[in-house]
Amino acid sequence: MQVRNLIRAFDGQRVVNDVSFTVSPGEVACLLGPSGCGKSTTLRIIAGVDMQDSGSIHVDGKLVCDTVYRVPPERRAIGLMFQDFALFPHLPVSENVAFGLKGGYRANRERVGALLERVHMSRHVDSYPHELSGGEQQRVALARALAPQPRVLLMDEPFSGLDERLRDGIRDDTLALLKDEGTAVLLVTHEPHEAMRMADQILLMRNGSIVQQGAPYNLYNAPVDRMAAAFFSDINVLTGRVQGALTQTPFGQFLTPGVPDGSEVEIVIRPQHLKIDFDRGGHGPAPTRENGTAALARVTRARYLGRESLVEFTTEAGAIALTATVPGVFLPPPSTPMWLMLRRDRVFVFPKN
Ligand SMILES: Nc1ncnc2c1ncn2[C@@H]1O[C@H](COP(=O)(O)OP(=O)(O)OP(=O)(O)O)[C@@H](O)[C@H]1O
Repeated sequence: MQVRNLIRAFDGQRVVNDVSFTVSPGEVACLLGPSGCGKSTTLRIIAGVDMQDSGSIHVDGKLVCDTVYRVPPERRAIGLMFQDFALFPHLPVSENVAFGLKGGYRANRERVGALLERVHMSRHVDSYPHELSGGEQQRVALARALAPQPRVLLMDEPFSGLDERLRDGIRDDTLALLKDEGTAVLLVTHEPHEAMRMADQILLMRNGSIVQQGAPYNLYNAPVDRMAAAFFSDINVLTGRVQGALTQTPFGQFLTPGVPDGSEVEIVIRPQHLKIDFDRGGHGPAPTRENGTAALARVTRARYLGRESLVEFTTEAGAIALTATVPGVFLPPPSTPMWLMLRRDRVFVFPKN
């Protein structure tokens, strides 16, 4: 599916602002962004229940809609699975899954049976929706959406109604089935964890625009700006002023090429990429190429989170507040002096807006 230059405004306000992307068969793309950024509107336009002001959508190279031509929603070969995936309460599972198929369950026993087996729901073929748990209903809804073999499947927060502990298992099962079916999937979510787990490609959306797109690895390890970095984890931010393409900090100098002298930059690092060393009578570790210069800091608070500990510090120079995560149990008392270093290969430097 190719989406090109979609624009949609409400009351003169662009809610979808020049959005373009491609999803290939068998690929899962996640449209990720905070509430209100325009994700659902984009999905609704692709589904055909809303209309763009400009831009076009192609499926398998064929035009589905632009501003003059429009295939009706039911003839788009696009499947839908929305948040409240409502199954038809008066129909058994078999008829729910067969709903989009010509001839109903009677004419499609094989396809329906195969799909139900695939989602581990065969034994519920005659059950009614109210007899199923939320997770089971979700599995049936997935089978129903895939039954007519759509070329594209649109999923809007499909797992948000489920118990947190069930979600990862259902996400993995869903992903396996989607891959087998070879459908192009566009999944809308506001949860970075979900996008990282499901996506081949993440489309990071903010204020109606896609600000970054790529594989989860790229978005996590090469964010385009501070907000993109902050979307995937807590971050530490140091600010500094550029002088001769360098920015001076308590952790040594950082290269900031291309940023004009005198302008401010933000140096961003995730908590797990801070290195901690003990104080040895007022001395810390020697500077290295990998970790730069160590800065003395004091513990302000330490908390145990289960898999890791979260330790907050304030640097002696500049009184910068920083947070580090350390695997396992590490709970130094407040005021403990420690030396902090920033893993240089994990630091992002952005001009300050
Ligand atoms: N029919 C409409 N008329 C006016 N404004 C609308 C309409 N539909 C959506 N909007 C506005 O467009 C913006 C984007 O909404 P949209 O539902 O696409 O965002 P979203 O990213 O999916 O958020 P959420 O996750 O909360 O659904 C919101 O500010 C919303 O109020």
